[in-house]
Amino acid sequence: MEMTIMKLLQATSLTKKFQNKIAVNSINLTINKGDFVALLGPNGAGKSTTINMLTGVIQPTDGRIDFDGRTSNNCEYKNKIGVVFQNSVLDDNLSVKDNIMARARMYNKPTQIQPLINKFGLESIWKQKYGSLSGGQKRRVDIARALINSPELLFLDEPSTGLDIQTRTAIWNVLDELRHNMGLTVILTTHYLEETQNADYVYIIDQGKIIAEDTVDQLQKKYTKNILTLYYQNGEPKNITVSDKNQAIQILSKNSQVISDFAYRPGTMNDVFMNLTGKEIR
Ligand SMILES: Nc1ncnc2c1ncn2[C@@H]1O[C@H](COP(=O)(O)OP(=O)(O)OP(=O)(O)O)[C@@H](O)[C@H]1O
Repeated sequence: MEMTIMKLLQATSLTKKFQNKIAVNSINLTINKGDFVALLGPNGAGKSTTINMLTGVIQPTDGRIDFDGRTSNNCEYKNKIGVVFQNSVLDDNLSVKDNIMARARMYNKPTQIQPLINKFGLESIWKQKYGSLSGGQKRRVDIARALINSPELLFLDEPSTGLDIQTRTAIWNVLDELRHNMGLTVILTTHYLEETQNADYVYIIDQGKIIAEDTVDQLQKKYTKNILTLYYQNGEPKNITVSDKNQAIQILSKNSQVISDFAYRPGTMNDVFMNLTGKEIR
């Protein structure tokens, strides 16, 4: 079924200068409804500054933000977004329950809390002080809190930093469910390349500029090579660049009589980043 693409948020020539430093340099972003968009870049690239502008925490030096006809300092805009900041904004001395309930009281029509408790497994830590939670537990509470106003667009600023793979997977499962069931749009900043692998669209940012943008498939096509290595029964192994795995299979079947083994290494987002910037992301 062909889905109509609906533009949800557009940032044009977005720029932020701090004194003499240009943290974000005239970037353009288009976020379509229901998409999972990743903003990928190394430390200091300008990811948080971008998110802070898009969420109305700081004002851009230049450029425009348009979300369904509204701009970022409009209060209706703020009602439509949820934000999980890099550093939590919850009160360490309050229980999970009191933190969540205090947030719910800020909205006229908060979402039902119980489904969030269930989804994020908050039952067993509900009465515990937020400050005493583990990193992964805190993140689950942070995300639940950001969803209380039933946002259309959820911003996550490096939500997985320091979390173990189980917690990351659990969080991603919940977010995927929300995307599919409620059409939630998600913008994520990350320096974990593997987190971009499931994104619908990726912006790669370095030194305040978007240096590449596309779907994961296209980025890998444009900026990486798939390498097929043939190990011969007699002679040196040979590396061949192939366009895709089908071409690899063709070559393998043609050579099946003479090879003893093979290896296929498809291009990765790490190669994309390496090829664009000449450096590893971490
Ligand atoms: N308030 C500020 N005053 C001066 N410079 C700032 C300010 N905030 C950010 N910067 C600078 O702007 C640049 C971009 O920072 P930003 O926090 O947006 O990067 P980031 O991509 O989020 O990095 P990280 O992955 O480390 O969080 C950095 O060089 C940073 O030092």
